[in-house]
Amino acid sequence: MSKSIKVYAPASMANISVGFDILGAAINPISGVMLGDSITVEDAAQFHLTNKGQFVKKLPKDPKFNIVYQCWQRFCQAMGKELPVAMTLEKNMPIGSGLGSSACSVVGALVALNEYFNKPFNEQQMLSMMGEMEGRISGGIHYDNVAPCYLGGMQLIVDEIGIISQSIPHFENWYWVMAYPGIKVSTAEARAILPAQYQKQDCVAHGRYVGGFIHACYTNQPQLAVSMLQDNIAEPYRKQLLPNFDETQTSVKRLGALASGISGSGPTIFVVTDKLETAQQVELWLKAHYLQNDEGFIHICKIDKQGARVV
Ligand SMILES: Nc1ncnc2c1ncn2[C@@H]1O[C@H](COP(=O)(O)OP(=O)(O)OP(=O)(O)O)[C@@H](O)[C@H]1O
Ligand SMILES: N[C@@H](CCO)C(=O)O
Repeated sequence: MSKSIKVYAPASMANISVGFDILGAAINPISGVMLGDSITVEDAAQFHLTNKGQFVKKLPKDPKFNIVYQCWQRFCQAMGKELPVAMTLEKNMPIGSGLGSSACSVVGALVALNEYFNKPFNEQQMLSMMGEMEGRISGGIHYDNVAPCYLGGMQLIVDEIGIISQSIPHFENWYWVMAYPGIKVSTAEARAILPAQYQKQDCVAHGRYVGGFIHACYTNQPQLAVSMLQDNIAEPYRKQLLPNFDETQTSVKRLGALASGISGSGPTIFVVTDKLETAQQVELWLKAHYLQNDEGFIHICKIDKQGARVV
């Protein structure tokens, strides 16, 4: 009997303002829209990759530069033999969006291959391969998209004693309004514009924000958590890449938002609220003022607890 495995890998927001490269969460639109890529692996006499989906035209022209092809190669290398399978990528995530588009393809491809071959690799081995593949195209290894996309929930990257990432609690009643304006920001370029070194007082403040946020999550103090959602590492340098970022932050705050910031390396922004009504008002404002073209979109999301899954 022929075998076929399809995996859905969800969008994610990296950094969440306070945790540059070390914090990220998978997201799930409350509308039921599946915001992510899907990958199918099936029997074949020789390797073949088919691409489809809304953003298929934005993929590299040369199929060998498609990260899904490179994941297959890496998986074969880890298995020690060439594996003849047919893969199909449904590219539903815009590239260079700040929503972990490349992570969706990396995680979807590796999970689908691992499932198809009856799980030869464990969670840490898989995460390690995912980080390596993400690093190839984004200008440096960072796990804050691949870990939440793979494992779900809010993930803290610890990367010590053989543990890459662990889940931390989040505020279940928070809504995350995600607005992608429809323009592209390259992660590699957005990383290159950051300073190589930071002032001592900035390092101290950063430690306070990230430590305070994690503490507030564990002790269920939403007000403290909101006050800690500050980014003094990337936002001051990257906000020039986003349309009217300062004005947008001020306006959503006036509408009752608790906090807002850049999702990943942008240009998507996230806005946090604990009321659906506020989320809907923010959505309307962003639709009118933040979206730049027809490719832009907004979703009111919750944190996705499941991560990548067979569908
Ligand atoms: N299947 C794929 N999906 C997405 N990007 C791919 C894929 N294959 C190759 N690429 C290339 O990888 C690069 C991804 O760029 P980048 O990291 O800026 O996007 P991103 O993953 O959407 O960013 P972010 O993580 O901020 O959401 C692009 O150069 C793109 O052409
Ligand atoms: N932490 C990474 C995420 C990229 O999506 C960055 O901000 O560069």
